[in-house]
Amino acid sequence: MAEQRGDGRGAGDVRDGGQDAGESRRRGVRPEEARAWEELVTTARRTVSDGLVVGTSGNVSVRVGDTVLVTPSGVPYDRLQPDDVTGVGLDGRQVLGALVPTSELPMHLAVYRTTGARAVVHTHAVHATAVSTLVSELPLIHYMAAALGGPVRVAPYATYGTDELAENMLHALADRSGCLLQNHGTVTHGASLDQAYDRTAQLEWMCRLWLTATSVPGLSPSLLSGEQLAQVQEQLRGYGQRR
Ligand SMILES: C[C@H](O)[C@@H](O)[C@@H](O)C(=O)COP(=O)(O)O
Repeated sequence: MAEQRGDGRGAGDVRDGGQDAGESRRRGVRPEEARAWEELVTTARRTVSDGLVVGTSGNVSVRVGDTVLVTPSGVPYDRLQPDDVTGVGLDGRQVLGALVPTSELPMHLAVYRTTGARAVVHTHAVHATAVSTLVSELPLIHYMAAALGGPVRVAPYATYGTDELAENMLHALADRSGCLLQNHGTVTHGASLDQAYDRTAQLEWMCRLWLTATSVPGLSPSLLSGEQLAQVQEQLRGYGQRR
């Protein structure tokens, strides 16, 4: 029996047997979802081309209304086409597409259910993942931690794709827009795919900086205070171009 979206429209080829596959996949995809899917695929490909993930590691999502578009599980990003739109509701039920959604759906949905985020990026960035095995919080090596809401915490390890991992991540994320996952990788969120992606890149850069600074034998880096960070947090509100 074909499942219907809340608006009564069919939502993809899972519901439309016997049709041309591309045509039926497109059915039920709204124009804003099609545009968001394009941006999502571009962002996912950037994570690979910028060296933040290898192969099919990592995943990306973007929220359009009450639908969350997500990368499908185990599909190389360079193979993703417009017809591959994969979407779930906030309850995790698939409403668009036929491909199996990312195995990290619990993490993505946990962020959308508890924050106003519009996009989530998960990577296995190498410096960030290395740091996740060494500390429970990234020391304040640089003031750009302010851009993530404060010192970046490390969520205790749990098996990938589990509710336990999602719960650990939520605790680590409290008041932050990014965290590390112990022996696993990074999660960041933002008001847009670009913002979530930029936060991942900043986080990976800060982890690389800390590893570099702590690798000099006999010396240890100076660290910033909470007060210094708070000052930057305030100043960053006016950073960039006025709109
Ligand atoms: C086994 C996966 O790599 C897992 O580690 C997950 O965290 C991941 O990054 C990619 O999983 P999906 O392809 O299911 O998104």
